[in-house]
Amino acid sequence: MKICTTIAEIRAEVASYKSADQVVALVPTMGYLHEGHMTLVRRARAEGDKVVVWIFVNPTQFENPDDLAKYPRDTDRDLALLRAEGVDAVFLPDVTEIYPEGSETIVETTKLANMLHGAVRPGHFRGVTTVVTKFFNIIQPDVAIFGEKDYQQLQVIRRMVRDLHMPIRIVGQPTVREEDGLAMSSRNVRLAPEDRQAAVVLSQSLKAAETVAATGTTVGDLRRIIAQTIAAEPRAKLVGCDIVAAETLAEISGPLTGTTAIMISVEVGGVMLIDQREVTP
Ligand SMILES: Nc1ncnc2c1ncn2[C@@H]1O[C@H](COP(=O)(O)OP(=O)(O)OP(=O)(O)O)[C@@H](O)[C@H]1O
Ligand SMILES: CC(C)(CO)[C@@H](O)C(=O)[O-]
Ligand code: BAL
Repeated sequence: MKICTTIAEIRAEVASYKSADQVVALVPTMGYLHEGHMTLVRRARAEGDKVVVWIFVNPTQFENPDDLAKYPRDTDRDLALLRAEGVDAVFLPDVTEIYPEGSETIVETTKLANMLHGAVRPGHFRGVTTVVTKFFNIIQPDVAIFGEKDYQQLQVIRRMVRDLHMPIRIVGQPTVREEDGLAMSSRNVRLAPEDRQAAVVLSQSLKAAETVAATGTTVGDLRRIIAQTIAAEPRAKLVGCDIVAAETLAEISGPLTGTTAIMISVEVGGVMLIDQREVTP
């Protein structure tokens, strides 16, 4: 497995794949890898001939400096996991390699980035699209894999690629969960044991909403079910609950008519967790 820390190194590595006509599949991550990331890597293996993973804790998408400082990191362990998975190349640059002094250019999906979860985390999606554009330009993959757990992020990236005519295919991969239903996330490690138990309420609330949606319901009812389920867990605080049309994220109201995305952000013990589910009436 080739480990690259400079733009020149990863460019040379990918150029060698492309000169052999190999399809390059990219998995973007912020490290501290778990089984969710590994399913993205396996999907990349199925979609391409060569698999490249990037590990970069991108400072510009953290609107909260404390969250950035506490973001978990373990590069040695990450590299061992990726080696075991047969990854071809890993790109782990320093912040100054990606944002040299004087960097000022940003990329933003002006509407999608600032609604829903983006309104709760101002500047977050702008940071994501800016760094993803940089890495797409550096690596020039044929296909890139993103998790559905970060549902709005996936739609933001699809919109950016479409609007900027980037010749890259975007693939979404389903959420991998712990046995009790909690979506795997690098941030879960920051949960104290009681908070870890309480965190099951996120997937429980989505499951309850899904069950009711299947028999036909309204957006208002779904919102109430989510709020009631989360409120029953005193350690959890519902920060955001967005119920929108799948993929377009368009606002909806009244009775459910088509596939609907429910995205929730819940604070448990000072850690912000997110989860998502598509439901159909
Ligand atoms: N449980 C999961 N199942 C599938 N994909 C996932 C899962 N968790 C994260 N991903 C995807 O992995 C990619 C990298 O995400 P990231 O490194 O931010 O991990 P994370 O666990 O989501 O961390 P955090 O949410 O704490 O920032 C993203 O495309 C994300 O959607
Ligand atoms: C796409 C990403 C790697 C950009 O920093 C990040 O937002 C993530 O891990 O989902
Ligand atoms: N996976 C989302 C990255 C973030 O929360 O910043």
